[in-house]
Amino acid sequence: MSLVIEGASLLGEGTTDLYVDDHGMLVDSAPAGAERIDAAGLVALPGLVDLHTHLREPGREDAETILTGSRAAALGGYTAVLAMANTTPVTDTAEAATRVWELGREAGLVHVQPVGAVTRGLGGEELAELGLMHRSRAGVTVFSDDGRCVHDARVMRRGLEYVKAFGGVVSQHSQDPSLAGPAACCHEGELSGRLGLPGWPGIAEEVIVARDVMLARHTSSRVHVAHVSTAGSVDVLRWAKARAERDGTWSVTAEVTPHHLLLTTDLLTGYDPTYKVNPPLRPQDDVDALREALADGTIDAVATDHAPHARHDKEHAFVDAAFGMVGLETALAVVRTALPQLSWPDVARVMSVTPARIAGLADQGRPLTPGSPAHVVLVEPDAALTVDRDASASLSRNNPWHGRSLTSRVVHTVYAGRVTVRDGALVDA
Ligand SMILES: NC(=O)N[C@@H](CC(=O)O)C(=O)O
Repeated sequence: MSLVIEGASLLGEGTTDLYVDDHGMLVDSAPAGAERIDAAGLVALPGLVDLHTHLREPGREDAETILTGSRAAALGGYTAVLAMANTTPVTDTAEAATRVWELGREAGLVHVQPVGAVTRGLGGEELAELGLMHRSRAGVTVFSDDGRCVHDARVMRRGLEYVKAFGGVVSQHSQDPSLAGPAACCHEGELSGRLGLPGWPGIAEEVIVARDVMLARHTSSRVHVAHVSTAGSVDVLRWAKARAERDGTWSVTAEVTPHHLLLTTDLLTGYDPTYKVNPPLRPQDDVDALREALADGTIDAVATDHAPHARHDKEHAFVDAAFGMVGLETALAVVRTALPQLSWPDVARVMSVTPARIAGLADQGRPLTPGSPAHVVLVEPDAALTVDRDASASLSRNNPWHGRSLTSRVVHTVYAGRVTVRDGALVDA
C-alpha cells in the first residue's frame, strides 16, 4: 500500500509531503492511488529506536509478549526495539536469538532486534555463543547481561575482545555487586536511611563505568553504558569520550532512561513499588547532570528500559517487589517534558539516529529523504497527554506515569511503509 503523508513539519522545520511507495520506501513523487494521511501541524521524525526493551518472551508471557511489547512500541512511535536477553531461557544461543527475531517479524509492528547475553545463562563466568549469535539470521551485534553486571573484569575483557572481531558492542549494566547487592533497592542517602531501605550507592555504578572504559580502551573495543543514573558516571563519561576521540581506536557510548530524566528518589516516601527500578531513582542533582549530559552529547541516547512486570511480582512490600517500570508508550513525551528546550533534530538524534547507529541497524534512524525505508513517527508537539495505565497496550501495569500530564503525543507511526498507528490507535495486522 503506497502512502502520502501530507503537510508534515520535517524535524520541526517547514512543511513537506512525504511519499511512500508500495515497497515501503520513501520516494520523490506521489504514487498513484496512495492512501493519505493528514499531517498538518505534526512533526515528522525518523521512527524511534529503543536500545533497551524487556519483552519477556520466552518465559514470562504473563508480563509481556513480543507481540504486546511491539504494540506498545508502535504506540510510542518506535520502529525498532532491542529485546534484552534476560528471558527464560536466556538469549545466549543462535537458536534463541533467531527465535526472538522471528517472533518479532511475525508480530510485524516494529523491527525486533535480539540482544545476546554476554555470558552463558547470565551467569557471569563463561562467554555465551557470541560469534554464533552474530552469524545467525538475527545478526546480533549488541550483547548484554542486563539485569546483572558483568562484574568479573577478566570476563568483561574477553567479551570486549570477542565482539571486536565483528564490530559488536557490549552494553553493560553497571552495578558492582560488592557495593550494591541484590537487596539494594533505593538510592543510598539520607532518605534510604530514614525509610529503612537497603541503599544502592551511586559509586557502585561509577566504579564499573570507570573500569569498563579503561577495558574498552585497553582492548580497542566498544562499550555501551546502559541506563546511566549518576552525575559521577557523567563525569567519567565526559573524560572517557574526550580520551576515546583523541585515541581514535575505541569507543564508549551511553544511554539514559526517560524516568531518570524526570523522576527523583523522593517518590519513594510512600513505599510505592511502582517506583522501584534498577538503577534506582536518584536525587535532583543527578537528574540535572543527566539532562545536561544528554543535551551536550555526553550521553548519546535515550533508551526506555521498558521493564513490564505482572501484578503478582510487582505488588508487594517495597523490598520484595520486582525492579522495573514500563516506558515504551510514554518515552517521547517524557523526554519532551523533561527537556522542552531540546530541538527536534536533537530529539531525533538521541531517540532514533544515534541508537540506530549504536545498534548497527542500517535501515533505521535514516533521514526522511527519498531512498530511505519509510520508518516515520508523526508527533503533535504541544499536546497535553494524561497517562492512563489501563489504556496501555502492554500486558503490565507498572506504569510510573499514570495520572501525570506530559507534553507531546504520538499520532501516527509508519513502519516500513505500513501504518502501525493511526490517530493514536493501533492498526493491527
Ligand atoms: N531495570 C529494571 O528495573 N529491571 C530490569 C532488569 C534490571 O536491570 O534489574 C528487568 O528486567 O525487569
